[in-house]
Amino acid sequence: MTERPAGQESGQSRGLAFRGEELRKIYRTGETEVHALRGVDLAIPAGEMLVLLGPSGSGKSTLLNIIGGLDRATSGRLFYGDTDLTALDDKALTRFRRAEVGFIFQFYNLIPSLTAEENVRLVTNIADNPMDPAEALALVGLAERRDHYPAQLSGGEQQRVAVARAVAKQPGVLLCDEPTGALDSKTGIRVLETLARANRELGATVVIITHNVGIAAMADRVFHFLDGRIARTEVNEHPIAPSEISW
Ligand SMILES: Nc1ncnc2c1ncn2[C@@H]1O[C@H](COP(=O)(O)OP(=O)(O)OP(=O)(O)O)[C@@H](O)[C@H]1O
Repeated sequence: MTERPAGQESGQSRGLAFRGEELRKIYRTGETEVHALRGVDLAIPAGEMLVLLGPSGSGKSTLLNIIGGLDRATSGRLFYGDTDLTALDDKALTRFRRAEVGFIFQFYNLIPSLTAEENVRLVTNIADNPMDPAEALALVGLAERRDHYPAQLSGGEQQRVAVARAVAKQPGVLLCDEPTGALDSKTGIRVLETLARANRELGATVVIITHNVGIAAMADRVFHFLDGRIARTEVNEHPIAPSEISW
């Protein structure tokens, strides 16, 4: 891996999915202020697989929520391609999120009364340029299970349905917060394989938060968070396949 100072890239400004400057986030609750991001500069090249590592409370989820348009920075600027996300009003930010961002969380958040395919269809029904739900389920290896309900699927299979649901609208970015946190190594690796496939075959930029350091070896790039900052960026010249990860 090559080390670069945090956020410093090689002069590249085109081909970036995200560019952030001096991003700060302060949560205020009554008298208490929490400085969750303390001036983050970042550049995330389009089409890359990025892993965010760092101790609990270091700001990873806060950043993920901001780049996904679920929340706003307190100050600083954030661009998605040429679009200044920090300048968008709430309606436009929601449009960005709907069109461009697929989210995957630790707990799969499927609707229990709907089949796998119906869960995916919820998204494709309102997307501009969706895949066929069956195609999305095939991408995650669950074509045969389309008529099954979440309760009839294992945790790993439910997470793969959640990946199918996220990729089915063909988003530019997939943002994953602890996607394998509830899974054992074998099923976790299958979920990571579906993310790698979405990255490779659909060209989606994929960002994964994890506490599992082994997963960083499949990334093109790793941001190491510490105390609300990106303390270090690693560029991995030779990412490995998920099946080779030591869990
Ligand atoms: N809604 C909120 N209100 C107040 N403080 C918050 C809120 N969300 C997060 N924080 C605080 O901001 C800091 C950063 O939290 P964040 O969830 O981004 O960290 P993280 O690196 O993702 O941690 P973890 O690995 O445990 O998920 C923490 O101190 C957290 O308690």
